[in-house]
Parts: sequence; structure tokens; C-alpha cells
Amino acid sequence: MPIISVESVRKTFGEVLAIDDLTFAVDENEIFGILGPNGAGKTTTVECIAGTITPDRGQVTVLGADPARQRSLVRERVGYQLQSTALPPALRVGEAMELFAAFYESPADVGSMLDLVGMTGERRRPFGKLSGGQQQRLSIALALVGQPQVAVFDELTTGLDPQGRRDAWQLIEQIRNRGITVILVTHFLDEAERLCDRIAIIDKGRSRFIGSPTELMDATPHASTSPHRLEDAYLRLLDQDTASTARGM
Ligand SMILES: Nc1ncnc2c1ncn2[C@@H]1O[C@H](COP(=O)(O)OP(=O)(O)OP(=O)(O)O)[C@@H](O)[C@H]1O
Repeated sequence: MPIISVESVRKTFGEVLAIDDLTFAVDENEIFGILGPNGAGKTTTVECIAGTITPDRGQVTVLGADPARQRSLVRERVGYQLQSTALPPALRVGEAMELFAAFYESPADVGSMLDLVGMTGERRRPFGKLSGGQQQRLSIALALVGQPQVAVFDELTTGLDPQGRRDAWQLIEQIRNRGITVILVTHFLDEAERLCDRIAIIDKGRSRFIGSPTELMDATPHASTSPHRLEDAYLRLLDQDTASTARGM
């Protein structure tokens, strides 16, 4: 059953058309990936869902609410992990968690959240002294401290080493196993293939594909004898679109 729907949404920033006529729905408890080239409109899309920006046209519904009109209700239910978490370097991990927890009516227990992300031992460590992987794990804990029903992760694993990425993947699966619906913005096709039930591919603000990774691979011709990867199917899809545009189709 869809718990998020995005219908015919358009958002412009001055002259820039960031997303146009975008429509998709996210089912309860799925891991839904949003992929696309740089500047495609992915962050704009999740910001419309989280209620941090308001679409010019169209309708977004999150758990029955309109994020533009019922902003505080949606913020209570949607945990949003930003592309990069900027906290004062001297702020300790435990203090950051307590601070964020204070924004919510019924926050999670800070200790158990730090335990979930493997940061119990870092509770007194200042943000500025954390490694990149630890900062990402803290950003996950901060996104979850309000006990959201939906968690949005925007380029969570960018900049992480291979082990850090695997750890983050495991965490995302654990989060889904807790009944949380996950929206994952990513540039990594292996990540989408491994984690996502369904994906939306956005290019130049418009939706190019919505379905499971397997459906995308099945829909894309594969001539070579090498294993067919989601990345090949993705690049082929975007290539086809570029070719069609060039032919004026
Ligand atoms: N606040 C803003 N003001 C002006 N233009 C913006 C703003 N936010 C986004 N844009 C523009 O809207 C378009 C879509 O941006 P968006 O950040 O949604 O893309 P993205 O797919 O998330 O990109 P990336 O993968 O590079 O993070 C881009 O052309 C971007 O420059």
C-alpha cells in the first residue's frame, strides 16, 4: 500500500526547472531508490517529500498528510538525513543526539539509537573528531531519533570506504526490518541493486523508469556475454533517452 505519493509535481528555482510532471508512489516498508545523473532533481524530490520545499504544482502526500501544509506533522514522521551533516565541531555525539531528540514529541531512547549505529563508545566524542564513517552513522541516528515511519537518506554512502558502505547497507536493512519505509537517494547502482525493492530513475527532472531493479534489467537488451548489471541497464536507459532527444523524439 502506498504511504507516499508524488503526483504531477513540478518545482522551479527561478529559471531552473528542477522537477517536472513527476509521479510515483512508495509502498509501506519498502526500500525505494531514487537515482539519476547530477542535477537530475533527486534532492528536490525528497525535499518535497520531507516538506522542506513546496512544489509549484502537483500534489505530494506523505502518510495522508500534505508536507507543504502540515509541515510539523510530516517532520515528526519523516526522518531526513541530509547530504552532509554540519554540526559544530565541539558538539559531542551524545549532546547532538539529545538536542535533536528534544525536537520530537516521543523521541527514541538516545542510548539505544547510538547502540543501533554502533556509536555507544563515541558518546563523549566531539563531532569534529569523528571519522567520515562515524559522521555518517551519527547522521543516521539523528534521522531516526524522532522514531519516524519514513527515513530519507540522501547520498548516505558517498565518500565512505568499502567497509563503511557495507556497514551502512546493513544498517539500512536493519532500519527496514524495524518497519520503517526507506527512501534512498544514491548514485551507486550496486547499492540500489543490493538494497532497493523498487527504484525511480529521474533525468532532467522527469521520471524515466519506475520499477524493480530486475524489471529494469529485463527491459533492457543485453547483447554481451558478461553478466548483466543494473549499471549497464541504467546507462543504456539514459543513452536511449539522449538519443531520442537528439532525434527530436
Ligand atoms: N535552492 C536552489 N536554488 C536554485 N537552483 C536549485 C536549488 N536547488 C536545486 N537547484 C537546481 O535544481 C536542479 C536539480 O537539483 P537537485 O539538487 O535536486 O539535483 P540532484 O539530482 O539531487 O543532483 P546531485 O546528484 O548533483 O546531488 C539543479 O539544476 C540544481 O542546480
